[in-house]
Amino acid sequence: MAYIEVKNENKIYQMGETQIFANRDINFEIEKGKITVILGPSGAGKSTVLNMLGGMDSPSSGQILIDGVDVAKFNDRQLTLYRRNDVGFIFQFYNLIPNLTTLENVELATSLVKDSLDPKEVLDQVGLSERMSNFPSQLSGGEQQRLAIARALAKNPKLLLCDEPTGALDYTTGKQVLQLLSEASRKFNKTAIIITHNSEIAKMADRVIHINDSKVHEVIDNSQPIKAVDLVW
Ligand SMILES: Nc1ncnc2c1ncn2[C@@H]1O[C@H](COP(=O)(O)OP(=O)(O)OP(=O)(O)O)[C@@H](O)[C@H]1O
Repeated sequence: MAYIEVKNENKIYQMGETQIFANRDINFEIEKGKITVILGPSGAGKSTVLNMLGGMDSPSSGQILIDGVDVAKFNDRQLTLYRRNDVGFIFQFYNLIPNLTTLENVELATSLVKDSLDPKEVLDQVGLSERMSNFPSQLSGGEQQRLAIARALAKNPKLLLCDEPTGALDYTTGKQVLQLLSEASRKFNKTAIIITHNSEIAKMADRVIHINDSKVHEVIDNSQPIKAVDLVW
């Protein structure tokens, strides 16, 4: 059994008389510790899939098996605990707490979970050991995303879910952040899922899930993923 198995997942939004199929019979598997890119154009249904995997929403039907447990069946309390303990989120616009320092941003996240990693050690790993007492506004965009990655990693989650993590960064910084993400995923053996509309980013993944028009169109495995720093777009 794969670490993640999404089976016959549908998400339908009811807008008055109209039904919007955000996800239509989605099926895929992801192995533990691998990097997966979910690729597709705007409106394809990528964020909806990520929301299901992250316990931010539940499907209309189907299964979301994470480590053998169907999170689609979770009630609100179980979803809260799942999001808190098992999922590290990395967003396009970082979502840091502005009036907490770098270290405090990570400590706040780790204080909520049981088996967290040492915040200072993780900040050191992402190259922010000299910036622990700075506030987010005193960091560059790339550093803020490094902090967001550290905050997610320090929770020691089962999954790292990344929604367009380079969307707000310039070309070089974006590639550096992707490189850090892939190194962190390999080093900490974390299952990382990155959603993007940039097909070049797909080349760094072990598996690429193409989503288009609310459906999975193809799943492709890269036997030799490219290093993120060597991507060109
Ligand atoms: N809460 C909602 N209510 C109604 N429709 C929704 C809702 N969330 C998403 N949708 C619709 O579902 C479809 C898929 O949206 P989704 O955000 O998953 O796409 P996406 O691939 O992530 O797009 P983008 O790259 O632009 O973020 C879209 O047609 C969107 O308008």
